[in-house]
Amino acid sequence: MPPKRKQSTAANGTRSTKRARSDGSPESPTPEPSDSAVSQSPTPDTETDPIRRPHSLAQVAEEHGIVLRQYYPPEMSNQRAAAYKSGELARPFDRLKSLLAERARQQSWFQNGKSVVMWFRTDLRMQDNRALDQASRLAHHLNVPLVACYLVSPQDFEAHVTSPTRIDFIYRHLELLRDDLDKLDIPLHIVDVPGRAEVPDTVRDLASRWGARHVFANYEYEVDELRRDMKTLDTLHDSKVAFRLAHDTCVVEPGALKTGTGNQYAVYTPWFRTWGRYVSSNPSSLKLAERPKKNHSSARENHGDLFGCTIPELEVGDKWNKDYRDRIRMIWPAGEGEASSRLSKFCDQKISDYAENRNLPSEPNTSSLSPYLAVGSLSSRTCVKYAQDHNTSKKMNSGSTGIDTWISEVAWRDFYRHVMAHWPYVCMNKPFKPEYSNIQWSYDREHFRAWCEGRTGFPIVDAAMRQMNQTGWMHNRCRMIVASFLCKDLLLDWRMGEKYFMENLIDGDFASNNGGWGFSASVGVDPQPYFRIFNPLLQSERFDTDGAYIRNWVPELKNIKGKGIHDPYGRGAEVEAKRRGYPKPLVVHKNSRDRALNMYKSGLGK
Ligand SMILES: Cc1cc2nc3c(=O)[nH]c(=O)nc-3n(C[C@H](O)[C@H](O)[C@H](O)COP(=O)(O)OP(=O)(O)OC[C@H]3O[C@@H](n4cnc5c(N)ncnc54)[C@H](O)[C@@H]3O)c2cc1C
Repeated sequence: MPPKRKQSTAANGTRSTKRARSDGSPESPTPEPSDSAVSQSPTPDTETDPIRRPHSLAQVAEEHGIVLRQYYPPEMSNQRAAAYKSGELARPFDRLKSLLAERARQQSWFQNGKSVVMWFRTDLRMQDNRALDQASRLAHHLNVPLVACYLVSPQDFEAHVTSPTRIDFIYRHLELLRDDLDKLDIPLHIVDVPGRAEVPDTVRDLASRWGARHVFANYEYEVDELRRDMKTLDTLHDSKVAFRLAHDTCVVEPGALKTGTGNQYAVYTPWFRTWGRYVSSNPSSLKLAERPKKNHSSARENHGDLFGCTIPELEVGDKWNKDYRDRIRMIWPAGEGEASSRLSKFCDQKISDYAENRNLPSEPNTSSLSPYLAVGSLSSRTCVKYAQDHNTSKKMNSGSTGIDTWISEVAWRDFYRHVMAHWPYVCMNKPFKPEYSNIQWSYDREHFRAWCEGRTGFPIVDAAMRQMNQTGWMHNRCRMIVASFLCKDLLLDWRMGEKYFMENLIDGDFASNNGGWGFSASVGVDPQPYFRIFNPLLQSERFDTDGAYIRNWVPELKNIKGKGIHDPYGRGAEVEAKRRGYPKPLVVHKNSRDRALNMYKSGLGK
């Protein structure tokens, strides 16, 4: 039984961990022989590489906890990013794919084994789970039981800055998954793995204990996970156990869509057109996988000790106090049943007006499915298929703007995964364009704390941050507003915001979060040709016109009527705002805008 999880929390309620996916950390399971020529050069180019330059901006970022060296060794350089970009370095995704193919060719020793293993990761569901379907079919074919496992890795949670909210959500899903599998006489075994580097050996030991010759799982496309899987593949292979990975989390697998010149798209709109064509001409991409078959009842006799495992629990701590936990659990019930009912309710009631209403945060106009997609209790394939089936013509683009728009939003999830698999350095604290590393960000702690706590004096920003702090979720429009505000009004390093989001979101998902921050800070894919700075006041007036969203989340302003709600100190509501302790604006937007433009220009040498 895994021990209870304890989260260490800092004074501001955030976990004192670092940012998301790492790159070849000392604990990273797989050595990086092919990268070493570029990455581990004994004489780093300190002139041209800001990551290595003494007293560089990157070192400042490290001092502020963005890059922690126990996970990010110095090899994480601009030079290395450029080598990935040019293709000089093989991408982890491509390397895993070719290693899988190579190992499959070498497996002349195919054996049935006494069981088949399904390793659950970010796919906590029975419905439409490709690896689970494949594992179940093979177990049935070989007439052996299917045994499922889930590995709890606290170091991974820490390295990936997984929020307590999300960890609890995962645990709640595991409980339901265990009970659902139990009804099919399939045991779910949960193992605690203290060190992340021990994962491959643990999987091998489980397979050996259960006499399994086949382990199935779904691909995860983040760098750490790809490397873990390369190591697992070799470890299992050495023990004559086959490791099979299925593409499941994306509707279209990474690498499948190319520009006319055979490259990966960096701009969403043409990518999405190709995505739509691909899905239409490949009906299998929307073919839903079957639920697993029931095990023979002898599975209970042979693997009786594996049934009814204890589910880990988060210890109540600083932020994760009982009130907060109860609120989160009420807002976000776990399970694929809940995910399915949200999907059908949304498609029945909201989807047709989605295009007009999706940007209005005061009402629940969007699906609120992101937490379920993030833990994998719902597949994006199911979402697209279900939405498409609401189209009368059953075509991808049938004239229902609401449905088409929603599908195009779900596709953003695929897009960012494609980007991450092709440009893996986005997992390494690097902006998409390496030259953006030269921007001189601010690290003003007071400003950052005010932003985190929703006390900037910009009501729309504060409402949004408080929504996230209280519910673990934030509306998409507001995510863009607060992200733009952090890096273009406060001029803070966007990676501080990216990390804070991961520490607090229930739907924290590396690719979508990194993509969203990169987009908002103009350092990611897509917005490269232009540079935009949101005006928080105009955004507030446009998308929360009557101020209902602000009043809901900023109670100090609930009595303010009219336009003063968007800018109490600038529009005659100063007395009430002051009386209720609402802060004055931290900055003057116009001045910040000019400073941001200068900062970006000088960072880029323009
Ligand atoms: C700075 C920033 C950070 C973000 N961080 C995350 C994150 O950690 N996890 C996450 O799931 N989404 C993230 N997003 C994307 C988006 O804000 C959320 O997916 C969306 O708000 C979830 O609400 P919903 O489920 O009601 O979405 P809906 O509008 O109903 O959309 C349906 C689904 O499509 C996907 N989707 C929609 N918009 C996007 C998008 N822009 N990028 C990627 N996927 C999208 C989501 O899976 C979503 O659940 C971020 C966006 C920004 C701007």
